Amino acid sequence: MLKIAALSKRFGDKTAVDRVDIAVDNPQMIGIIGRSGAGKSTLLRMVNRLTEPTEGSITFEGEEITALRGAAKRAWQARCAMIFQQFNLVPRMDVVSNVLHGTLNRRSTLATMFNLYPKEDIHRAIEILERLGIAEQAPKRAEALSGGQQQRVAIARALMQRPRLILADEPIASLDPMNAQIVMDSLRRIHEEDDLLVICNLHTLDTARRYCDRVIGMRDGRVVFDGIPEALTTAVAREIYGAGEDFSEAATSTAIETLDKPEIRAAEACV
Ligand SMILES: Nc1ncnc2c1ncn2[C@@H]1O[C@H](COP(=O)(O)OP(=O)(O)OP(=O)(O)O)[C@@H](O)[C@H]1O
Repeated sequence: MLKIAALSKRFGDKTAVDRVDIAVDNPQMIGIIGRSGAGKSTLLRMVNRLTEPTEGSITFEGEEITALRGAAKRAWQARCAMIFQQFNLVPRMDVVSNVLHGTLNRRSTLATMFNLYPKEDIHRAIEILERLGIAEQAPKRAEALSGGQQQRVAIARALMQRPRLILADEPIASLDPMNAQIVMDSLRRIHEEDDLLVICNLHTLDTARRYCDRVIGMRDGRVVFDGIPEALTTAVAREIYGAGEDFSEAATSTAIETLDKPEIRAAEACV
C-alpha cells in the first residue's frame, strides 16, 4: 500500500535522509527508532508532504504522492494524519472545536470563519472523544488538560479526518510513563479496530518492541534495520544507536514496562 523508494532529503551539505526504501503491504503498526538526528522526523514529514524530498518517490496505493500539488496535496495531507510531540492544539479553544478542526480541509472559508459545524460532525467528534475516553473533557479549553489528554485530543482530531494512515512523530516524548502508555494503547487500539496503517517515530526501544509489528531502525539518515521486534537483539540495537559495548537498553527506556509490574500498580492504586 505504501512504497518509499530511494527517498533522500538534503539540507545544504547535510543529508538528513539517505536513499531510504520501505515497502508496506498491509496496515501494520510500524515503529521507527534511532538516536536524535537520525532522520526520523524528516522521513515522516516527507510522507506527509510537509517537507519536500530532494530525490526519490513515495507512492500510496499506486498514486505518486511527491507529484501532488494544490488541492490534491491538501487532500493527501488530510488522508495522512499527523500527530506531533507537542500536540499542536489551539490552547484556548475548547476540546471539541479542536477535534472539529480535523474537518477544516473539507469546509468552506465562511463556515470556518464563523465556526459553523454540521450537527453530524459534532456528533462524530463526541463519539471519537468517547472512544478515546475523554468525552467529559469536551467543553474544556485544551490548555486545561493534562499532556496525555491533550495528545488523545490530537489523536481524535486526526481520526476526524478519516485518515488512511496515521503518522506520529514522537507522540509520547513529552509525557510521563503512565500517560505514554495510555497514548500508545490508544494508537494500538485504533490500528487494530480501524485496520489503519500507523507509523510512529519513537525514541525508545522498549516502546517499539511492545507496541509495533515491525521496527525500522535509522542511523545517519539510512535504514539499518527493518524487521520484527523479536529480531531486535542488543547487537542490532547497538548498531542503530551507534553505541559501544557499554550500551544499555535502559538508557533508551521510557519505563512504560515498569508500569506493568505489580508493585508499581499497587503504589498507583494508593495515590
Ligand atoms: N529544516 C532543517 N534545516 C536544516 N537541517 C535540518 C532541518 N531539519 C532537520 N535537519 C537536520 O537533519 C538531520 C535529521 O533530523 P531529524 O529531525 O529528521 O532527525 P530525528 O531522527 O527526527 O531526530 P529528533 O529525534 O531529534 O527529532 C539532523 O541533523 C537535523 O539537524
